[in-house]
Amino acid sequence: MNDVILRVEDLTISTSGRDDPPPVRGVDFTVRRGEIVGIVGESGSGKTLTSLGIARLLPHGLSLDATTLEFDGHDLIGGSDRELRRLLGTQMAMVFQDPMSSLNPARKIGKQMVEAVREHRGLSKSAARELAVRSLEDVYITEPEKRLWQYPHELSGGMRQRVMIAMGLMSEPSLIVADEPTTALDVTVQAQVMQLLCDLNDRSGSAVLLISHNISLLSEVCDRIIVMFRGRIVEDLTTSKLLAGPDHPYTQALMRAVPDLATDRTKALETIADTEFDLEEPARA
Ligand SMILES: Nc1ncnc2c1ncn2[C@@H]1O[C@H](COP(=O)(O)OP(=O)(O)OP(=O)(O)O)[C@@H](O)[C@H]1O
Repeated sequence: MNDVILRVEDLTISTSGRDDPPPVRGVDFTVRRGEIVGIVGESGSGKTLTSLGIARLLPHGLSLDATTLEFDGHDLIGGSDRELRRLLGTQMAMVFQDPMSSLNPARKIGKQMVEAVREHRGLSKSAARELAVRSLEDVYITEPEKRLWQYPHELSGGMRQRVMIAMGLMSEPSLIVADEPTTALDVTVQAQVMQLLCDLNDRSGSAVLLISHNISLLSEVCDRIIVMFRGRIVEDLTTSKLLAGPDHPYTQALMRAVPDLATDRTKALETIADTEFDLEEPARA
């Protein structure tokens, strides 16, 4: 079996404005089976577009080009749309920053979970409902039976985020892509959601691609960290190398600016953005 679950080579995402530099340029990386990989960078560095590009979910007006975009041996560029949707619905789960934008506010949690899994796995209604309860238990949601009858607004932000993760996991994906899954949550719940992703990685062997502003949070859970700056990868390194001292000055600056979770993260990172770095020769692992 191929050890690599996701292979990205020379990924560029462009806007229609001809003079603008592409917001993502020449990005190369791989994720191995079962690995937890972080993508870190300040706001606007291209993290979200990279993750949306991988799932071929780019907003209108943006185009994608890559030498290779391969998921579990399948070509995500040349393959049929149908095959692409099937893979993304079953084998790759996306968890976004704001669960309210992904959950339908007008439909009960149970209905949404059951429909998603029936569509992708062809289960009967009762089997899908049982699986929904088990998946909610897996993400430590109390009284799962009761939650199925509730609407998204009746749950806390942390619970909604865990429901999103549970929905993603129902299809037993080989890769979970989680974009700032904890940003909207308070510090204690952030830690719980991160721990949950690690537990699930341990239990199911799903690889995780975790996107965050916070290099400190990523260094607690990731095997490897990819550092993006202005649409490019400036460093791709193991967490132990990161903790021992990264090579690239931008990564060093990110480490120095590690925010205390209780302080103002944005302010700390804006200071780095003003610093000049030579990006013509990105340091690679
Ligand atoms: N739909 C779009 N059309 C044109 N440009 C876009 C679009 N979406 C994002 N961009 C631009 O692409 C760049 C990268 O955006 P992206 O959302 O990937 O950054 P990010 O690193 O995820 O930031 P954040 O951490 O704030 O979410 C930004 O400069 C942004 O303005």
